[in-house]
Amino acid sequence: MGAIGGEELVKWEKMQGLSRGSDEKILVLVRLRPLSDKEILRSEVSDWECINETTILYRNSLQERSGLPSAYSFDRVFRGDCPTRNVYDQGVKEIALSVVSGINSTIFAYGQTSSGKTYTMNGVTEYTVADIYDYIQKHEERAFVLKFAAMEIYNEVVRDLLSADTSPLRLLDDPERGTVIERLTEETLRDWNHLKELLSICEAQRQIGETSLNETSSRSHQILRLTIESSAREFIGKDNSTALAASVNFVDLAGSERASQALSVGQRLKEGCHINRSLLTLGTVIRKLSKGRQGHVNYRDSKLTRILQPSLGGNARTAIICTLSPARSHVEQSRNTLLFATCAKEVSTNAQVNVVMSDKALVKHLQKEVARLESELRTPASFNDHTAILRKKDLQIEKLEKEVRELTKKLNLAESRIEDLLRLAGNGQDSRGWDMQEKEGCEDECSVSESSSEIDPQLVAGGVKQTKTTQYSQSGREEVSSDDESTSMSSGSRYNVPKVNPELEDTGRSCKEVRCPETVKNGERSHEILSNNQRDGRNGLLSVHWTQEGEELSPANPRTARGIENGFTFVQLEENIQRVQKTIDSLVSDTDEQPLWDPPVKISSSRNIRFIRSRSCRADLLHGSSSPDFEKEEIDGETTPPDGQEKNFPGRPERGRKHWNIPPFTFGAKAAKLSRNDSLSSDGSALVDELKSQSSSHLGDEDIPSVHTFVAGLKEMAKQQYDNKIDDQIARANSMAGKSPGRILKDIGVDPVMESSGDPANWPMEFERLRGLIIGHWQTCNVSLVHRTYFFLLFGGEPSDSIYMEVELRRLVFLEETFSKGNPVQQDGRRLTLASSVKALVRERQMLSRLINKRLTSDERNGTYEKWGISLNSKHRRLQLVQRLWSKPDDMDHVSESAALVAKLIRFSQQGRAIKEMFGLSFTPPRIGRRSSFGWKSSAPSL
Ligand SMILES: Nc1ncnc2c1ncn2[C@@H]1O[C@H](COP(=O)(O)OP(=O)(O)OP(=O)(O)O)[C@@H](O)[C@H]1O
Repeated sequence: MGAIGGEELVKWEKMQGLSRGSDEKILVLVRLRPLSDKEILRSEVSDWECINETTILYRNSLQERSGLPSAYSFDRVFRGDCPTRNVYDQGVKEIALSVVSGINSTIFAYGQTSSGKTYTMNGVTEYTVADIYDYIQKHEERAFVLKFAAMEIYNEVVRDLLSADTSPLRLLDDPERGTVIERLTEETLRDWNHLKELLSICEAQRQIGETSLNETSSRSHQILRLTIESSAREFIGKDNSTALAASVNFVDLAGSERASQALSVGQRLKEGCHINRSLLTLGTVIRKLSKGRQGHVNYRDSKLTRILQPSLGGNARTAIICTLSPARSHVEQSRNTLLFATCAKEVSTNAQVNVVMSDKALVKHLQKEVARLESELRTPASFNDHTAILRKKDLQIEKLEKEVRELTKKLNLAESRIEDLLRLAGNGQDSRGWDMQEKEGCEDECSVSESSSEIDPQLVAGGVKQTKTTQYSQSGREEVSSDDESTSMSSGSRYNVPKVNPELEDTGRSCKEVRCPETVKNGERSHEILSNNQRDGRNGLLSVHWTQEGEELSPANPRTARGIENGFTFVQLEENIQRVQKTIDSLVSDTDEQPLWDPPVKISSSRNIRFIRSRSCRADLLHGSSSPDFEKEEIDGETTPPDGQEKNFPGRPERGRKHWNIPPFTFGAKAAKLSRNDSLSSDGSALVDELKSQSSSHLGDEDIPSVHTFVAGLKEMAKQQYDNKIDDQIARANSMAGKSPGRILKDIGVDPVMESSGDPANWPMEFERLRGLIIGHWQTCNVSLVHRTYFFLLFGGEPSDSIYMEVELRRLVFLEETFSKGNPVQQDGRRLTLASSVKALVRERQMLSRLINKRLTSDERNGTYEKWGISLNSKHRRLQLVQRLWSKPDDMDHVSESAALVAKLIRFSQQGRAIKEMFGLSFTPPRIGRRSSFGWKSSAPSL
């Protein structure tokens, strides 16, 4: 049978309709014995008298005057002539017989030597056992098993009274059963006679020594333990059978008198010390317990209290019979006994029904319990709530992501069309000087008004100092012309168009009217642009607007102008996307503080979307990648491309602003296809399309940021760096030349690129140095391996790489410094720490490991493992491999191979300069003195 306890027991009790025991005070009885023959012979007088059933009185008049109490009250007191039967029946019977109900009980006999403890306990034990057998006989519906064990504690050694082996028994601590006595014999009783036999063995075994007070004095503490298990016969052998099991202890303590009083010497003195140690501890425990259960109770200080711990304030009903000698000569001991009894009656115990289950029942019960706990674990209330919240947020995220996708699609489409239209209209011209204002009103078709350009003499003389604007009506008729008067537009249907740079302008040409009928096919629009001069590459000043399905679209320079599509301006579209993205981010960050690189599906898609937009690109480029300046300012105004010619360009940020809100490098816009074969945007479109398809497949696949995302972010940061340099140099040059701050950079002729790249002859060495530093910082800052790969493969040492190297290094130094101080880096409202970057890197490696199977054939995989020194027989080869990637920053061969492998896994085809050109990553070589020679190439329309 297995025992159950604690909460299980309580539950079982409830199931069975049993109640847990409540606190109950120890029953304390006092029994006087009659004067013994010896005492009578000594003419001893009896000073004690039981004046009623509960009070015992000391009658000696001399003692009364001493101030000591004369009356003591207990649960029951028994006169000297009271037979043990009465003591049993009227005192301890109820408690002793609790055992048949599954409740532990203990009957103590406490008192000085020769006070009648053994005399009393023998009777009580006999009557109890008799009653138990009587009970068994009367309850045939239950099957009982009686087991008997007996031990004595002599000189603090526990001995088995039913065994001839006198070696000490060890006390063991069992978590469920408490203190157990190792190897203690437990006899199953056959019948009453069997018990009598065993009792006689105990009596014979018990250490008896002769003292001056008691010729048959018990020198040890004796504990007889009768254990009764009972179960209903009808359930025996069945799976659900349970049993009650309890023990009753009959404890005959050794004499409580002091050793000196027993006139002990030698062996007896030693016994006395041990006896007193056990009794002293018992007294201490009782005293402590009588004051409540606060604080430590020193049960473990003696064997006696350890074994009887459950009976002293624990799971047992307890009765103490204090035996007194009535003789005046023993009054001191009698008072001590009464003092002990007084304390004992304040002690409470908490007995409960002890249930044991058959092994089968226990297994069944435990299985049920396990199932219940498992189901709680699966669906605890709080977990349910959390899951519901997550599910709700997932739905929200999905919805918002869809919204972002739609908005982005619209924006990209509009941008690409505008750009294509502008290119077509102004083929061969730099359109960066265009500033078209938002057009109001609707048109059913795209029209480019015939217009004429007017050249400002100043432009011819010294570049663009001022822009001259000409306003055009839809009919193409020039209505107003004024210097830099964008505000002079009188009607919503007009655009202000600044005059273009004469170096790029084919002066004096006029634009013929261009009509752009638009058709909608299968949800995708295509348009033809009919222009007389489109093949001439001539650029005129033009006014373009079109509508789709009755809604106005407006061409615009994607960086500066506003367009309208489906009721949204481009700015509104941008804002909408950012708003939705913010919401997604907040949803994601609410539930998951994962860094930007983490790949879970739900989050990945939102991250992918973020890559599309410029600011996010910059932020996502690396973990916490931006410069400190970037984090400090939010710019939301008009933007100006840094072509070096537009000091007074409308929308130019004021000096001191560190960066602009640059519209994104949008792949869709860049790669937009026109129906014309000779469209500028068709140049290199195969490569772009390939990359685009690679990107999109990545996004849906493993959350790999596309190379264009990477580039967009990089360019933004580079541009910021570039702008800062320009501002600094303007300030320096102005100060050196004593010119007014109002003068423009072009007047000064400073080329910022030269400063960043230094002496071109030294550049190869400088490049190696910078690259080494960058690779080292990547390692320290746990930078994404994909980022490292893109960067490493894209920037191979051309002079035009200098600005990117510088930007990257600056960013990494900042990141490393911040991390080293234990500070987080804020980006996109997220907190990036060194720890989160480590986690992100781990996840990225896991993502790459998954790609190994997808992207490499079996042969390739095996070849790669061998190349990277991974045994083909070893386990977790993929993880081993990704763990090694980019792990040796000082080994350039390793770095190159890492980059090549990562590139293969993410399907990034390195196409060298072609890619850089396509993405506008190249600066033109710096030529000092030529104002138009520096800056971003025209292949970088986003900048
Ligand atoms: N209530 C009683 N009526 C008659 N005789 C008694 C009574 N109590 C004790 N006696 C007798 O007193 C003597 C001592 O009793 P007992 O041996 O039970 O004392 P004890 O307290 O167990 O002593 P010890 O601690 O030394 O073992 C015995 O001879 C016993 O028969």
